Amino acid sequence: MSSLIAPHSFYISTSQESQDIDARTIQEFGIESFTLMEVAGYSAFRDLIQRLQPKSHGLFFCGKGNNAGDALVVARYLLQHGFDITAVFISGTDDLSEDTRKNFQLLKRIKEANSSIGSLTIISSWNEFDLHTEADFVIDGMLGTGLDSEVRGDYNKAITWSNKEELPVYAMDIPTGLHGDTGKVMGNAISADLTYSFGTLKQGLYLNDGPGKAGEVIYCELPFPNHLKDICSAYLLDDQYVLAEPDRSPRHKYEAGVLYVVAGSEGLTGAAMLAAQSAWAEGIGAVILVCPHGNLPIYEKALPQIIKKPIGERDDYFFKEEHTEEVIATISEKKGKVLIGPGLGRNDSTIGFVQQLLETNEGDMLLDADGLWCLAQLKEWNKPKASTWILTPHPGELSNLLGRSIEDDHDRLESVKTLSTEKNVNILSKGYPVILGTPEAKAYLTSYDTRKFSRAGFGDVLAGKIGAFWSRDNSAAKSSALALLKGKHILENLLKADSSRIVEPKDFI
Ligand SMILES: NC(=O)C1=CN([C@@H]2O[C@H](COP(=O)(O)OP(=O)(O)OC[C@H]3O[C@@H](n4cnc5c(N)ncnc54)[C@H](O)[C@@H]3O)[C@@H](O)[C@H]2O)[C@H](O)CC1
Ligand SMILES: [K+]
Repeated sequence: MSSLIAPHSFYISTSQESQDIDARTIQEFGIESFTLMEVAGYSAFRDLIQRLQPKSHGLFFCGKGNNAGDALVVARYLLQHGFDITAVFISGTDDLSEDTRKNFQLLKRIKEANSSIGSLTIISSWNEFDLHTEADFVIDGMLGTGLDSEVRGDYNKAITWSNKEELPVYAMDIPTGLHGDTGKVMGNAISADLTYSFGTLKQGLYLNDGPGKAGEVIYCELPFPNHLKDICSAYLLDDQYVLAEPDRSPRHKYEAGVLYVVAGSEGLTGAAMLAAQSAWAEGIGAVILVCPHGNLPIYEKALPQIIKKPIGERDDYFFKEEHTEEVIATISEKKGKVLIGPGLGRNDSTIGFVQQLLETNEGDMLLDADGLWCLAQLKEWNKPKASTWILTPHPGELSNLLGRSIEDDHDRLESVKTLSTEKNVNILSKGYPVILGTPEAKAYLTSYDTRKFSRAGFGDVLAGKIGAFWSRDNSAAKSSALALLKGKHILENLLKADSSRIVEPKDFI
């Protein structure tokens, strides 16, 4: 199994990781911190100038750390483009960090030397700020990765004021009050319309409250040497690199990929059908539905294109332990991948069947839905050495696999990394974001709104698509990523045509 190779612009870091990269760039490569701040502020300015009304009035909310310095660089460029600048120093101007102090001096000197540019107003504490000040936008340079506790005092007041106003808010690096690692609001957090993330994407922008607070996220490159970023182990999932590798071109029907779908007990046949149809729609050579014999008539009628392999007797409506050998013989007939789980049910004998299959089958397996439930009933489990597994749990199923509850999305990210490494499996953890963990302890996070997919049936469709891409010899990680991005594209197109549309699993087949 090989992980996906993300370009450095998709690297996600914790606050500690970004501070380490920053420090090593300065110490080992002699790029000064003042230069890093200049590049950060300048790249935010380059984007902002395209969005803002020319010569409008900006409120720059500044703390005392380097986050404020970034905002002051932006202020300097906008000032020279005729914008009116009001810089509000929430906790005064006395103990600014060194680079921020330099940028504060520079801003004032530039204004002094040029009378024809925009106006510059300095407010030295929150108390001196007139709450009725009219402005066109807010630049949030209060707190960045240096946030170390719940927001205090006047920061809290400034955040509350900004959140009540209707002004667009542009955040430097991370919205003030959002925890850089967990994405949790630390008491109070500013609601940004857009966040410029400097050097690396900050993990908190994608977890818990992050997506709701950050708005659109724009990555701004800093002159960090690439290899220093390799301490990161999380990445944003994106078409740009996932789609870059071409698919293997198929020659023979069975070379175009074979997927066995072991699924569907009586009353749950819809799940098996969605998974099988979804896989078939991806144009693979064959989808072979392995089903209890009693359910065959249902599938014969509904799934003419799909090959059916009935198991057991005519009056078997669910899988039983005595079916294990027959199923293993069936799924070994042709080289292919196996999807097990959709609509299997939780009959005791079905659990025994799944557990035996998981312990003895040496082939590659994708475990979904009830397949995961059966796995989680085992006290101890490990995949056979030679096989590759993909597990696709929703939060409840992940919690069953871990044997404990999951606190939040940060806990989910850490748990997925640990479990996929310890068990040497790939885990696609459903939720917002979806987190894809690989055995190499890497995690890939989705950046789009996955909440529309949380209705019944979407999991079956997703599993079918992962299985289809996997059956065509893509890696487990790439297959999972391709299936996710396929869903994203279909959703975008449906919403483009009708933004209020309620989407259904069948729309994605
Ligand atoms: N990638 C990089 O490394 C670069 C980062 N830049 C920017 O710098 C900030 C990080 O700056 P830092 O000085 O470390 O921290 P902050 O500006 O976030 O603020 C620290 C400051 O705030 C006080 N503080 C902490 N928590 C609280 C709280 N809960 N309430 C009130 N005050 C608090 C703390 O005591 C410190 O005094 C990064 O995000 C980027 O924006 C560079 O400009 C470019 C390179
Ligand atoms: K900020």
